[in-house]
Amino acid sequence: APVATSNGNGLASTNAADVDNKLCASSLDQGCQDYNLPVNDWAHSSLSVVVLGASGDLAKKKIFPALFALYYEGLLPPNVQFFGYARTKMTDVAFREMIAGTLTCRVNSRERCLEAQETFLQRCFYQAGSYDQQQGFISLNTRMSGQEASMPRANRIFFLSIPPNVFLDATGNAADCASSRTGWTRVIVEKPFGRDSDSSKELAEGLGRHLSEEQIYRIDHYLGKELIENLTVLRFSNSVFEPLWSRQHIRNVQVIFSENFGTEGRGGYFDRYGIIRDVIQNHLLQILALFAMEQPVSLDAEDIRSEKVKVLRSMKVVSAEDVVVGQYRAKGNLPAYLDDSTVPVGSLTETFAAVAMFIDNARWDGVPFLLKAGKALHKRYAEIRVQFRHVPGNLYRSKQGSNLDAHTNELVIRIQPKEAIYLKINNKVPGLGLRLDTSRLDLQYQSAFASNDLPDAYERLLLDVVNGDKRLFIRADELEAAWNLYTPLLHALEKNKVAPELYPYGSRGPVGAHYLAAKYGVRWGDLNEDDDE
Ligand SMILES: NC(=O)C1=CN([C@@H]2O[C@H](COP(=O)(O)OP(=O)(O)OC[C@H]3O[C@@H](n4cnc5c(N)ncnc54)[C@H](OP(=O)(O)O)[C@@H]3O)[C@@H](O)[C@H]2O)C=CC1
Ligand SMILES: O=C1O[C@H](COP(=O)(O)O)[C@@H](O)[C@H](O)[C@H]1O
Repeated sequence: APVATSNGNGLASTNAADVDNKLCASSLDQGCQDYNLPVNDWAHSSLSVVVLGASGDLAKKKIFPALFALYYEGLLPPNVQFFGYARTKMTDVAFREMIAGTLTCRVNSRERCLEAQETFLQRCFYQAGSYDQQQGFISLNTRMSGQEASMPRANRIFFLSIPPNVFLDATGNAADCASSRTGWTRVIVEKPFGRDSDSSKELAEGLGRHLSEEQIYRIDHYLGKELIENLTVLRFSNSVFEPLWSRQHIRNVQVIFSENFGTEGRGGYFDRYGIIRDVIQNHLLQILALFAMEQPVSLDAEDIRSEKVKVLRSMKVVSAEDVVVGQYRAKGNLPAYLDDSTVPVGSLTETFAAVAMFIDNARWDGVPFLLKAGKALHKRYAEIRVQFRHVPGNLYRSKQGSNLDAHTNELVIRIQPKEAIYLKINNKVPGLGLRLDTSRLDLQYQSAFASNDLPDAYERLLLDVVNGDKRLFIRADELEAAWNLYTPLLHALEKNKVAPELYPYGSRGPVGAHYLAAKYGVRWGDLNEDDDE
């Protein structure tokens, strides 16, 4: 059983380290070369995790709970400490109280949870300061150095959980004043990585002035979800799937994201981006790349990411004719997007979009990949649906009725909630007559793995950063390829002031999405009510 003290050498000495905290280091990596220690030698290294924007929503909702879960499972090095940094003034005690309310333990391993929470909180510290001035970062550096003093090497992770307008200032100051001089420094960057190709390039250049590509971890938390990590396992470790994974057998692929709540509270951020930038250009496109890429040479991060870049670069730039945008309107007492006080009056920002994409390569030529994402819809779920071709010369056509689509094989990978993989097949209804019906070969995670409490995506991704594993992070050229696919469309939508089709809060989205699918002879698979469970 995981024990609270498994990390437990106690805190490093708080005696002030002999660090010149007035001078800012000019190079992030300089310390590493001075020490002849293996990179992750935790017997001789400490780890400090700094969350910039620690007073914010993401820090409270995801980052600190994930750090605690890793700590509780004994997956972090013995000499670990956590620092919050933001402009809000707070003492360590107030900070600990703030995050204490966010920590939870896994349903099936509550053992010594409260004790673990207590020791975790004792390792949490807070430094107030601005993002665009060095002073706060100098103080942060002093405090970190104090905690790290007993170890010859100090490794540091900075998580930029701040709005994009302060990314560069914060990175520059963290790099100059608070990067490690004795170990590695890694920086986790949250999306949005720009608004289009140009702004993304600008951001990349800005980050590049302070960090090497090796130090940058661009997070897409969908890549940390269990079923997405499993996607390549499913494809490349099962001989039954790979031969079917092409235009010869697959009629279309659908990647669907649906949320049953609106932008409540995040309208200010959301309005500048819209659902295409918020979800489709990153989360859904990443899923598509993993789904469609060729088998990588190895499981090495660079091999996987090179295959993703290759398939992204084989995709056709999204055309305005292949997109439907929508915006939710009020329904009963459920508010419209435009009722959000943080949204500008008359905003045309899309809260729903459906897109048809195509991959120009031998494997996927002509296969429509339909991506759909929306807020304020009827349910929350995310899934991949693979619809296979109709059976040629079907012997049983007369037993199945005229709706061929209803009887084609469909592989559903349900990312959330209730993670599952199932294949819809035609089967004889048991009994004397000959009647066919659709049944499922069904892998429900909850029952198959007794796992009603899977690790959160941020746990997996944070652990990967600690271990220097970049498989699940976005490489610069991947990002560039992704923006190249969507930038012309995004500019066209803005330039032409395209009015989104309104759909009622709580509905299945605008009708236009059905016409888009129908244009390619496709019916959205999530319309079947019986697929809900
Ligand atoms: N929340 C979420 O679910 C997700 C968030 N993200 C991204 O993660 C990052 C953090 O998200 P989130 O926590 O929601 O963001 P918040 O808006 O809550 O901002 C985080 C912190 O940044 C500081 N801050 C806010 N606005 C400004 C400003 N204009 N100038 C300087 N500092 C500011 C505030 O701290 P203080 O005033 O104390 O300095 C705030 O607590 C963002 O880049 C966001 O886009 C990505 C995916 C999901
Ligand atoms: O990145 C984002 O993701 C969330 C949805 O994440 P999930 O893990 O809860 O599915 C979305 O609500 C948010 O708008 C977007 O920025």
